[in-house]
Amino acid sequence: MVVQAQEGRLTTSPVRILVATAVPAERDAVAGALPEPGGTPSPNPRDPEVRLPGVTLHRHGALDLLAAGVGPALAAASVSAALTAAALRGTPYGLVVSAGIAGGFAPAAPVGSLVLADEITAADLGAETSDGFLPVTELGFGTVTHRPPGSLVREIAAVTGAPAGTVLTVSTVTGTAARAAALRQAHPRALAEAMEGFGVAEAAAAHGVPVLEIRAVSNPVGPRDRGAWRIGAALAALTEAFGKLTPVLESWNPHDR
Ligand SMILES: O=C(O)c1cccc(C(=O)CC[C@H]2O[C@@H](n3cnc4c(=O)[nH]cnc43)[C@H](O)[C@@H]2O)c1
Repeated sequence: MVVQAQEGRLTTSPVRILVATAVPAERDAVAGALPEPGGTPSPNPRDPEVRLPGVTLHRHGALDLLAAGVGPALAAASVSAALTAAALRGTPYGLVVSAGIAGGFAPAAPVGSLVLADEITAADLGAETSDGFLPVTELGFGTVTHRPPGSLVREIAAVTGAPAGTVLTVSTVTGTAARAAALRQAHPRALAEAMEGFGVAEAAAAHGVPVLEIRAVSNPVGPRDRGAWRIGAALAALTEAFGKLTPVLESWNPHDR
């Protein structure tokens, strides 16, 4: 909710929210918890879809859903296109949410559970050296972690029951016990790994928009075992989570960081 002064009066308008998933199945799982497509504000309030370069927005009330692609680079490019288009239309987003399925670190994040990021961290952005991995920040560049607004993380953790911790972004899905152990050692607060959160967060940060990441666990992080995937259960958990957290997102005041 945004409070504005208009003609001497205080008015409120809902914050516009962009939810970026990787693939259409995740986007549709989020949509399953929302009102029918459409809603305002929109250039054409009856138009439930808006085509942008490379991506299509699906509008559901205050939430616009975007299947932004797999991996941090495509997710960043797609979210950046949506943020720029909204800003140019004069209806900027007030919050970006990265949502989808993820690998969970046992025992904190079992398959079918939900996790919430209080830190969104790029786990493999840096340089390998004979003394180990150096994050890009130690090479003198950029950032490797974005932090969602604490008030929002606390409220969403309370309504969903999801634990809050670090959600890692990787460009390569972990497939061995050794890599899982190395990630765990480097990031003791890690609950899950996925492939888009950091890219979404970089795009949001470039526009000065806060970011959130919420993930439903489809598989354990560890030795590759496609038989252990439970994508249906994770998508169902995502729908259930958005049923609970959407009212919190819609009433969130961006000044409460
Ligand atoms: O082929 C494999 O062994 C394999 C294992 C896990 C995930 C994949 C994917 O291609 C899914 C990538 C997609 O889903 C998210 N995701 C889900 N689980 C994980 C994971 O364990 N590690 C990283 N990403 C995961 C991710 O955000 C992508 O959108 C293949």
